[in-house]
This record gives sequence, structure tokens and C-alpha cells, in this order.
Amino acid sequence: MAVNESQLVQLFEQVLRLSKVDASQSVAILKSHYSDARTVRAATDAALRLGAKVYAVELPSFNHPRAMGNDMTAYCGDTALTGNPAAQRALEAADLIVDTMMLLHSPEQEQILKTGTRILLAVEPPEVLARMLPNSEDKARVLAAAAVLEQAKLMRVTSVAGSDFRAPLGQYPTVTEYGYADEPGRWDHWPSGFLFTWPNEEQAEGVLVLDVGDILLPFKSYARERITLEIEKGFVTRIHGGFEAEYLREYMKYFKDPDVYGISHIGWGLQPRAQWTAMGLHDKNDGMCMDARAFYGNFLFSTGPNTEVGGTRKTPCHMDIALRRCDISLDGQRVVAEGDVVAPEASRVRQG
Ligand SMILES: O=c1ccc(O)c[nH]1
Ligand SMILES: [Fe+2]
Repeated sequence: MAVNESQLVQLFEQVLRLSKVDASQSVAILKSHYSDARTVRAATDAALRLGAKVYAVELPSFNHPRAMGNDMTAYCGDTALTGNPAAQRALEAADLIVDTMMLLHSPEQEQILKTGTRILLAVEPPEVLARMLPNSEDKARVLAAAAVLEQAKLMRVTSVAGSDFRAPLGQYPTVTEYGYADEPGRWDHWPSGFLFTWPNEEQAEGVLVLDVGDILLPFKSYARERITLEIEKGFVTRIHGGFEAEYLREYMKYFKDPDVYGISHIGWGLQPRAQWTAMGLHDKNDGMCMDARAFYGNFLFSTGPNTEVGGTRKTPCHMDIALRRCDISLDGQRVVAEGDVVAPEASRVRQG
């Protein structure tokens, strides 16, 4: 199906209104040649209709000669903005940046946010944006879960497949994504609806067994066989299984950087409009597959960069791995049981 221009403008008006855009605001549309033109036009029109002062910052795209694939999360850290202080100043002047080219996991993004500028990332296809249009209930549910996560000292993840992963917490903040950037200095991503934190450095340990159907990004693949990750002192030390384990090992080895095995963000999905099945209906280049990161009740595990929270690992290799049917407990209290959200009650979607 395809969203028409008029609908897309209305969707952006709704999300920019939730992002506190009004006649008092300046909005920068950040783009490059690979941005979705429909998204750029709709974001511009919507911001103008809300009375904001709108301008565009177009950056020549950046390609790293060792990057593989078109998914912007496959090679993190350096972006088209890296080493361009004039463009960064132009962006920091805005109240809100609609990012259609992706600054995520870059030090520049953190520098911009520190000035109080808000950033809303929007790089998924318009049809995915439409299906996961955010609302204030999403925000309430994600914040309810965040209130529990930010107090937690230990996250434990187990599963029937054999996972038993423990991550001491507290060194890093809890990050929420509910789909709109409504607070000064906030980064958010439309679409989303999940939350995460990072394990205390060098303390995560145990085993994660990726079961059949679990999702590996940026490969955009559903695992067809089990892959076992052994984690010691905050790093993945062994990856074993069959062909898919070999593929993951070879891919990560390619970067020749020990930091790629560090644990990045860990959390769980709270977006009922995100679907585990959606990735199978899209081409790999359609977007970054936020359905996988946000689907309700997933355990989202990731490896690589932790610059987003002031960590020192600026490695370009970032794996986002979404597991189904896990139990996630915080200090012994389950928040997810076999892939269904069980607590806190205010974070649950009323089934029915
Ligand atoms: O929304 C996102 C997207 C990618 C990622 O790695 C984290 N959050
Ligand atoms: Fe990630």
C-alpha cells in the first residue's frame, strides 16, 4: 500500500505537534541525497502549517570505504556531519531537527542535543511511519517502564532456548523512545516505542541463545537455526552454532576492532503496532526495520558503540538483535514473561 502526500503531511503535523512545534519554533530539515523525498516534503509542509520557521540543511552523503550494505545502522559513528562545524552550528540553531539522513550513534548528535536542540529521526518508509504513528499513550507506557528500569540494579534474561544473561545496571541512564521529541535536548525516533539502558562496563555475563525466528539487524534476517553468544565481562567472547553463527562471526571479525564485541543497549519492546512479521514484507533497503526493535515484548540486545551515553566505544559495527519469547527480570521482578509484557501494569497494552 502507499501513503499519499496529503496523508503524510497530516501524519507529520500530528507528530510535530506532539514534538511541541508551533509558531515560536524553528525547524531544520536535515537531509542528504538518499533521504526519502516524500518524507522531506511532508515534514517541511507540516512544520510550515504549524507556523514554525523552517529551513533545510542538505549534506553531501558520507561513505566509508569499508562500510557494507545501505542500512545506516550498519556503519555507525562517522556521518555526513563529521568534521563540518559550520553545518553543525546551523543545526544547533534550530529548536527541532527532523533528521531524514541519520546522525544516530554519532558524537555530533550528542553535541547538538547538549545545546538543547531536539532531534526527531524519521528514515523509515512513509507506510511504516503511518502504521506506527505515535501517541501520548505510547509515551505513558514507555515512561512507566522506564521508571522501573532506571531504579534497577540487575537485568536478567532467560529463555526456553537456553539464554541466561545477567547485566548489572546503574552506571548508565535509561533511554526511552516513544516517537516524538517533546523535551529540550531530547532525541527520539519515529517510529519506535521501546526503552533500554547499557550494562555496567565489563560486568555483563552469561549466554544468549538466539532461537529460530529471532532477528539480526542490519542483516535483516530471521535466524533459521540457533546461534549461541557467550558473554564474559561485558564482551561477546564466543559465537557458535552453524552457518549463521559463522556468518555473524565473519561479519564482526571484518571490522578488526575488539570493541565490536562490547555490549551496547539492552531493553525491551512496547510497541503493539510494530510486528515481528513486518521485516519479511520489506526489501533490505526499505529502511532500518524498526518493527524488529520495537515489537511488543521483545528483548532487544545490541553490540558495539556506547558513545550515546558517554562511553568510549565508538566502533562502527552495531548489531541490533531482537529475541522473542524471553523472560526479562529486573532485580528479580519480571517485566516480560516468555515475550509478553507483564509489568509494570501501566506499561502493558490492554489486550482485547
Ligand atoms: O531507534 C533506534 C534505532 C537504532 C538503534 O540502534 C537504536 N534506536
Ligand atoms: Fe541499536
